[in-house]
Amino acid sequence: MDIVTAQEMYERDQAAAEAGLAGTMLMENAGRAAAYDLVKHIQKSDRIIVWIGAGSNGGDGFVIARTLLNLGYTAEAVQVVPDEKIKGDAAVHKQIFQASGHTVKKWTDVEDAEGYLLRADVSIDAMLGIGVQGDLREPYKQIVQHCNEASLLRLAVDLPTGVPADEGVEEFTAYKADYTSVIEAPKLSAFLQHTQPWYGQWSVVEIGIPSQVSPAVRRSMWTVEDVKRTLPSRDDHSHKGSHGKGLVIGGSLLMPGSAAMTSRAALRSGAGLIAIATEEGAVPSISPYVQEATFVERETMELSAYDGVAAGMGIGRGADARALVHHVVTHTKGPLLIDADGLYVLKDFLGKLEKREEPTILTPHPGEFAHLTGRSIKDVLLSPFSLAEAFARRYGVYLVLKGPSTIITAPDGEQRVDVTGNSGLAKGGSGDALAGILLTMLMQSESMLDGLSSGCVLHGHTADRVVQQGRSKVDLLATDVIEGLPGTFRTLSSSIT
Ligand SMILES: NC(=O)C1=CN([C@@H]2O[C@H](COP(=O)(O)OP(=O)(O)OC[C@H]3O[C@@H](n4cnc5c(N)ncnc54)[C@H](OP(=O)(O)O)[C@@H]3O)[C@@H](O)[C@H]2O)[C@@H](O)CC1
Ligand SMILES: [K+]
Repeated sequence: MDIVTAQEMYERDQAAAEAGLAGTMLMENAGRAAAYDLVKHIQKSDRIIVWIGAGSNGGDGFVIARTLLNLGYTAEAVQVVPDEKIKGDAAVHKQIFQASGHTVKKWTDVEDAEGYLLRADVSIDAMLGIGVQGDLREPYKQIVQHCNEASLLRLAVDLPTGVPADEGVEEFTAYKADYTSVIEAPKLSAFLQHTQPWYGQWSVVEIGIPSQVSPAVRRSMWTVEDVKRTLPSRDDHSHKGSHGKGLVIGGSLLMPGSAAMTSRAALRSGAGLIAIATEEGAVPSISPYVQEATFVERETMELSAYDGVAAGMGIGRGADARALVHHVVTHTKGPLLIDADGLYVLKDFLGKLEKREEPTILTPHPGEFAHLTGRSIKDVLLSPFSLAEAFARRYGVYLVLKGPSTIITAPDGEQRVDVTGNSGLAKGGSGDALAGILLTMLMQSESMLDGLSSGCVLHGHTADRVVQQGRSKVDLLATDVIEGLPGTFRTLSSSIT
């Protein structure tokens, strides 16, 4: 499913119009689709207010109010702006609403806002959508404040009024939705840490824009269904060499667990062979946890003898770690993933990545990405899509920017978003497990972007499954996720089990 900016959404509407789907038709489709989606959250006995704003989002509101009334719900349409503000397609649907025998109420007629809202059970926000610019003006602002304070169910259409569709906007006042019915495609703000909570839960309603006419967007969600569709199959006649021979360069005396978890996660994800290059003193702590792995010495490791290399987890941030990662970056010929401490020390010679011919994969969390880019964490969280794209293009890398919405960017700028996983993953060790899964995926997948995206979903989806099956978000450990992988593979593909 594509993820769009406001501009890309307008281009999509425009393309539909050129294909003959008039704006009023799309509005009818949008309003009806949203109404049928929203009623899943509404009881027949509920009293509903539909707030209608000045633009096309308001136009959707007239269709929604008419549809709800047709279905026998108790709904009032409240226009929050003067009549002359209702124009174009929205005016057509206001006319149809009135011709259907319904009355449009005005917000200015409401004398006692608090008393009025007390009588309602459900509020549907069809005030503003992707057209919002700058902070909310009146009367939107006070209506939003009243709604946010009232104890009612807050539903929204396309996006909650006041929430910007795009990234980069820090300050705004907005309607705090419990649920949002998103029109046609999710907007960037549905995935940003500071805007996503305003949506509440959300899902997308399709409004009939033919995909053939939609301008291509190189940004989409990657889900469990996509993983099922693209997961490499396991041939019955395969041998251990067929599934990838990987090298994990990580761990140290004080941090042996990281290399152990990465290696075990790689093996649990289907890697054929895993070798570990770690500090000699760490071997006794690591080997009992991954008996299947072999060990090699860092001084003599053959970097080009592997189908994939993952480096950096638990190596520390000193001069030795820096020299190690420099050596790895300049001598590894195959695909190379760098994580954790490796990213920290990489900062000084990022330019070396541009010279690599085989794929390089960097897997930072926002703090590590801020360090790599010299930006603040706040900047990274405000504009992760554009910063990730610029970085991936500049250094020619695949960038896995981790978070509640993980953004996977290819060197050509194509982006995927994985929203699986839960707060139980916000813990030491999660990144190590993910790095191991990704190491296997990068060795086995025909498309690097598909493989990395699937690796992220495998990790997050497994965390979700393990929590559903008895662990909680409080006690979930990275090792639980690794040991949950077999269950995930079992549910994903019959060709595997
Ligand atoms: N064919 C289509 O396009 C389809 C579109 N669809 C729907 O339309 C929505 C997009 O419609 P849109 O472009 O009319 O924008 P929308 O969000 O309704 O707001 C526009 C109004 O906002 C006002 N305004 C702006 N900023 C403000 C502020 N800070 N504070 C106060 N007011 C502010 C601005 O007023 P002005 O500044 O002009 O006075 C203008 O009147 C989209 O989200 C989807 O729901 C679907 O029906 C499918 C077909
Ligand atoms: K809205």
